[in-house]
Amino acid sequence: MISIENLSKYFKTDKQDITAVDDLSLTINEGDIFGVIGYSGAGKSTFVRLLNRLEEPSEGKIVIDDREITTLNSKQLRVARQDIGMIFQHFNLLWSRTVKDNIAFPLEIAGVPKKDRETRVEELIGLVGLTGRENAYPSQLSGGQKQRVGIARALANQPKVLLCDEATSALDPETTNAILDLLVDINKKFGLTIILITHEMHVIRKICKQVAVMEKGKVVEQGDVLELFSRPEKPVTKKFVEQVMGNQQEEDSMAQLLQRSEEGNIIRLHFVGETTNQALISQLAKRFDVDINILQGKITQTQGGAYGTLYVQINGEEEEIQKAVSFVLEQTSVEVEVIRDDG
Ligand SMILES: Nc1ncnc2c1ncn2[C@@H]1O[C@H](COP(=O)(O)OP(=O)(O)OP(=O)(O)O)[C@@H](O)[C@H]1O
Repeated sequence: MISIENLSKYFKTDKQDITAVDDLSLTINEGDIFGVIGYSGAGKSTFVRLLNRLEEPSEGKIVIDDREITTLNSKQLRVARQDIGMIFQHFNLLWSRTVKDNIAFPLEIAGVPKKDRETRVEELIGLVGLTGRENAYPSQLSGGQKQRVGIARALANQPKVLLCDEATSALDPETTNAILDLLVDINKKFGLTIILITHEMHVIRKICKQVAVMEKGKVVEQGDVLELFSRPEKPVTKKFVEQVMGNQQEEDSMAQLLQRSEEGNIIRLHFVGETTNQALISQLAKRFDVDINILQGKITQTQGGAYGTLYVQINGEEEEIQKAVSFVLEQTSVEVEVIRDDG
């Protein structure tokens, strides 16, 4: 769907030359929610703005849906941009226009007749959950509602791609979650390809399947979100994973853990993309004659399923424990490691 080859952007200022995006190549599949994560100054905003040429590339090639964006003249670019919606951290709404007139704006520019515009605006208002607020002005809306207007406006011309530039960074955690849920919903409903840039790993965790980590204008690591959680290689990626999973070293060491619970079997359950969604611990306790005590752990949900580790103490007859462990191995994708076998 999107192919980016050797993309670079240089800025010249009085004091210095800056390479904001440095020879970046990426492929993004149709219907993906693709995350780009990096710290401030990594070049994320510049990168995403190059995709619709809000920023002119210095070098490189961008192809979106078989159309080479980088060679279009300004008239062709205006048409191509109707297929590329964008939402922003600070919403970029027109303050003198109501919700409905903000959403109608791109339709006016595209020359959609008034009657069709009204029908489409109504549809969009329902889609983003703003029914009843049609005639409000942006100043009368909460941050979450403003971003809903931004999303509706971005979707007005039925784009194939949606670019999200730190779209939830100005929102509180609860509103962030609601907006991310809306993006997932739209992605599923319309098969829209979403590229989302952020400095927050929990945003990536919650909605992306694929992620690229940016540092100093380059993609330093890239892949499936679950894989990156499991095997982060670069220090910057490890730090982002810690944002969600915490710092392993800060948790009790295995020696302390074993010391604290002096007897009993201890097993480690490692979840990588477990999607069966069963209440694993209570299932074990119900199906087998065992007692389970959770010692330590952290599990988080990703688009690819649950990720994380639980250390549990499991007590009972040896045979029952064996059956419980076999159940986990055979019926789920959770990995089991026996840390201490007391049998
Ligand atoms: N118009 C510009 N003129 C000069 N330098 C720029 C311009 N836009 C961006 N830069 C520089 O390019 C680099 C990358 O900036 P960019 O905004 O893309 O990073 P970012 O990862 O999005 O960070 P942030 O989240 O803080 O915006 C920075 O060093 C920035 O100062």
